[in-house]
Amino acid sequence: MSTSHPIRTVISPGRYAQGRGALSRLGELTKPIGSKPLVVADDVVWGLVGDQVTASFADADLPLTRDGFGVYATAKAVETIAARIAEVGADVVVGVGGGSVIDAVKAAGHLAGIRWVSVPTVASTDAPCSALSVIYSEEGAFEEYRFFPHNPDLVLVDSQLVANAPVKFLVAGVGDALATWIEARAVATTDATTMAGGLPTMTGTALARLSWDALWENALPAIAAVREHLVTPAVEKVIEANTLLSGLGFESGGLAAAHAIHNGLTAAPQTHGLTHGQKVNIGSVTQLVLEGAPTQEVRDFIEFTTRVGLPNTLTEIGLTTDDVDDLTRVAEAATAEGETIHAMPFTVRVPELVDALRSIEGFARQVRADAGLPEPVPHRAH
Ligand SMILES: NC(=O)c1ccc[n+]([C@@H]2O[C@H](COP(=O)([O-])OP(=O)(O)OC[C@H]3O[C@@H](n4cnc5c(N)ncnc54)[C@H](O)[C@@H]3O)[C@@H](O)[C@H]2O)c1
Ligand SMILES: [Zn+2]
Repeated sequence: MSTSHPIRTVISPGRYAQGRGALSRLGELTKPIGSKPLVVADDVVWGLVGDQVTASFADADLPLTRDGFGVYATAKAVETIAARIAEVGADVVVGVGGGSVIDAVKAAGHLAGIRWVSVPTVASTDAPCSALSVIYSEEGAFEEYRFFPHNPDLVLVDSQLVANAPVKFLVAGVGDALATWIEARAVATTDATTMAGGLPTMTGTALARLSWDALWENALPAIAAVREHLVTPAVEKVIEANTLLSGLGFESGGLAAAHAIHNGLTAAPQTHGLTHGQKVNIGSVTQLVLEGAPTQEVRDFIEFTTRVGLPNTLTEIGLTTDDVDDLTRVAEAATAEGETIHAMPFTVRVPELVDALRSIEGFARQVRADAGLPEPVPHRAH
């Protein structure tokens, strides 16, 4: 074990590029990174972007090989991509789609010893910018974080593509990004180790805060615009907050209870079919409860996330206050050794976490009723 003093550190992608039509620049911006790309995208995504990516690579004189992708970033999916990298002799791997394909591609690039590029086609998570992947079982339960020595060399987001996608993806990304500040501020108080492998910096913490402020100001108009597939300045800001600010903010600012609770929730089959950001939002509300945050702050968070369209009750993630056994399993997974919940300024134990989770149902219903907001609609896992 090292006896040296801990360091404060910030890590980031080599380049972040965002804008309407940015996909047409993919070939040009990938060329300095590698000359033999392997592109990984599922058939839905390839149906949306295949022509543009093909044209952009042709313009840059880059050869194109595209492989498909399944549903989850599993160990097997990672191995399959790594094997294909070796087979085609690729020197850069490009993940195009949501957080799952991007995570699988990052892990495969690392395994194969080549560089990697993220092309998110939705602003649904802060996966594209980070130097880590979240690995799942074939059933979609959280297995492990894998950390890499560097971030993607390029993250490229086409804002029009993001605005064309169903709005639920942007909503999920807002949920993932709101958690970033709630977690980073907890980590800043404990000075715990972040996902970047050091203590938090002013920079990481401030970016997490900036993400929160940008969302509080722009999320509602951006969601309204994306419903109509429009790109407005608010949409651009929310895409940047969800993808870049939240990415840098969570990685170099640190994760705490909200994401550990998300990981715990993946152990409950009732939550399958929900997006990452939806489950994270339950984690955020629960973290606020565990912290004993000011009541007005919890109220504001419940009201805002209801307006955004995020779940803040158990009902909306397919659970009830009676599911004590399931919630105990969730709490056990969330408090497992190595989980980021241990970055909180106090010890979180299973019984307290189960009660905090059960408590959000009644309080969120009350807040929503007081504010004239709709009652929660039950989620049914498929
Ligand atoms: N590594 C990290 O730092 C990090 C951070 C946050 C989340 N994550 C991970 O990200 C994953 C969740 O990612 P996700 O929520 O993006 O879901 P996803 O990647 O699992 O699924 C996205 C789905 O949307 C479809 N899709 C993509 N672009 C589309 C478009 N433009 N229009 C229509 N459909 C489109 C895809 O075909 C796919 O079915 C989880 O595994 C989570 O752990 C990782
Ligand atoms: Zn997340």
